[in-house]
Amino acid sequence: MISLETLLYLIQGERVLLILKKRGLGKGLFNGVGGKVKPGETPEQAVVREAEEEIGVKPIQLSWRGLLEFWNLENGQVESIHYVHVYVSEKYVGEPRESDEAAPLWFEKGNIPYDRMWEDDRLWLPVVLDGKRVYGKFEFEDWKLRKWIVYLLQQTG
Ligand SMILES: Nc1ncnc2c1[nH]c(=O)n2[C@H]1C[C@H](O)[C@@H](COP(=O)(O)OP(=O)(O)OP(=O)(O)O)O1
Repeated sequence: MISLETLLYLIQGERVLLILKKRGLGKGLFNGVGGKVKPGETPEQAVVREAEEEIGVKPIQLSWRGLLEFWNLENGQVESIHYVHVYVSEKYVGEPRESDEAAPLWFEKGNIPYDRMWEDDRLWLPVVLDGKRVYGKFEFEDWKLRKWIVYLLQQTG
């Protein structure tokens, strides 16, 4: 399975909004808002829809912060590949609220709960929260991170 997905981090000053995922892939972990891009959607449209579904807010200004590849292997075979566009937003409409998918919680940028997140997050999220753009490729074998590369992308404007 190859899927196109999104991740969004809402920012308020020195705080970032994470969700505690209540179901599906990554259940029990903190993450950004996001999910799969549906047929006919752009990644931007998908991430706005996911924010409305998961926490009831509508981002009104998105800043693209990078592309991540997650390769999941089981017993040496590639089971799934996820291409994930990453965004941050400092402007949105609505107040974050809990849904059946996610419980939102604000964290100080210097106090992100990396021990309760995907193993790769500590390798690239600090860069994104520092205002930069990244490309990363992460290979998981039986859900453990085995190999990775992370590049800083050049700022073009
Ligand atoms: N390592 C890894 N593999 C796969 N996916 C991820 C990671 N790290 C991550 O942060 N993610 C992200 C990418 C996506 O935002 C989500 C997965 O989305 P998912 O819950 O499968 O998508 P939805 O569209 O919300 O799910 P369903 O509606 O199909 O239940 O994890």
